[in-house]
Amino acid sequence: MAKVELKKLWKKYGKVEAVKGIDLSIQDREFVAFLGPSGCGKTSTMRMIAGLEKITGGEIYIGDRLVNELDPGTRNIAMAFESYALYPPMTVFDNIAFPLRAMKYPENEIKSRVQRLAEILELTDIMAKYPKGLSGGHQQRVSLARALVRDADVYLLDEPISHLDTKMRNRMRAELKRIHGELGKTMIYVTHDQVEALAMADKVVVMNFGVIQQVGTPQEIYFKPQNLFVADFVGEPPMNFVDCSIELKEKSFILLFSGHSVEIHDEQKVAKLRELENVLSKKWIFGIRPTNLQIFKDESNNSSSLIPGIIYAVEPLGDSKIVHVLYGDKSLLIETTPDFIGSEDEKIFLKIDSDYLLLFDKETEQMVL
Ligand SMILES: Nc1ncnc2c1ncn2[C@@H]1O[C@H](COP(=O)(O)OP(=O)(O)OP(=O)(O)O)[C@@H](O)[C@H]1O
Repeated sequence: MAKVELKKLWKKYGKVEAVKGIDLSIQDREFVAFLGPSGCGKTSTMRMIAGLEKITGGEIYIGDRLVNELDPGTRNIAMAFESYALYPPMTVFDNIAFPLRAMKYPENEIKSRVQRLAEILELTDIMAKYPKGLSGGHQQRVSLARALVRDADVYLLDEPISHLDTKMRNRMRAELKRIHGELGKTMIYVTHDQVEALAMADKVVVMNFGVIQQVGTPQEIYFKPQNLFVADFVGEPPMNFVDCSIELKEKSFILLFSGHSVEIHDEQKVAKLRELENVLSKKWIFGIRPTNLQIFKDESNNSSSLIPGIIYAVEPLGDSKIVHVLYGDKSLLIETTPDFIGSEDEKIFLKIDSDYLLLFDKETEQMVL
């Protein structure tokens, strides 16, 4: 059993508060990704779990053991960090074999384990080479193999594939997911790449400024972001945000912005809005993903809810197009199918699919619908 539990965990470097009292429960065998922008405290948290960084306050449990004062070597963890820290005088084989030799594994088992990982991580051709002449991508995969080769209660992987090219990174995402399934062990993975986090993890922990913003499944993080930060950070192209106010219209509500309006039809959303205080006087922001906006060339069929706009730019991305549309002094991103045809400065009309609209309290930045 290797649950990992963080209780009121703090890290200060002098006056810099890198991690501000976070609480988190990671279940045995879970694949958890820490996701957030540079400097949000992901690596500090990871290094405290590893025992490489002293804790300023709080508690870390691995399994049932309080590990605050334990050395890294006695925590039964395996680590791979962004900086490879390979042993220069050893070949790739010996680097990967190192933790097994230190634990006195029999040589035939060392050989089979190292070879198996070398095959998965595509390192078989370089097993006799030394780290010095290897590319960053190769070195990183050797470092990853060295972490995965041994048995540990918890695997800590900090940006372990960040130096690989896109194609190899995509492949390694799938391999890591499979390796996690086979090992059946707890894995904690640090990344600033949302695609990596969403694609691999059972549970994503979004951090910013040393604080956990949301913990959830990839689906929850994407479709139900709890606040503006998460909504903005997750999703590519990013979500559109629009300042608005709310008015009552007979039995439903309408969102008003820059002289336009969108009606909330969904009964559950309407019911929830009715329960909130000061709905009509508060300031709101609605969020809508670029895929949930549609472009029309004329307004004849949809007159009531269309927003007139002007195409600013069109970016063909192969399987989709990103269209930048101006309305008044604001702009919106729309993701269309690749067959969309539009030109700069062309007048168009936008339709917002209100079923996919998220509503945030502008003051608290929390999602309310
Ligand atoms: N050894 C250190 N001394 C002083 N400040 C530090 C140290 N390590 C980290 N910090 C600061 O702590 C904060 C959190 O850093 P941390 O490396 O944990 O964030 P991160 O989310 O992992 O960022 P990155 O993805 O860039 O590594 C940052 O403001 C960073 O500058």
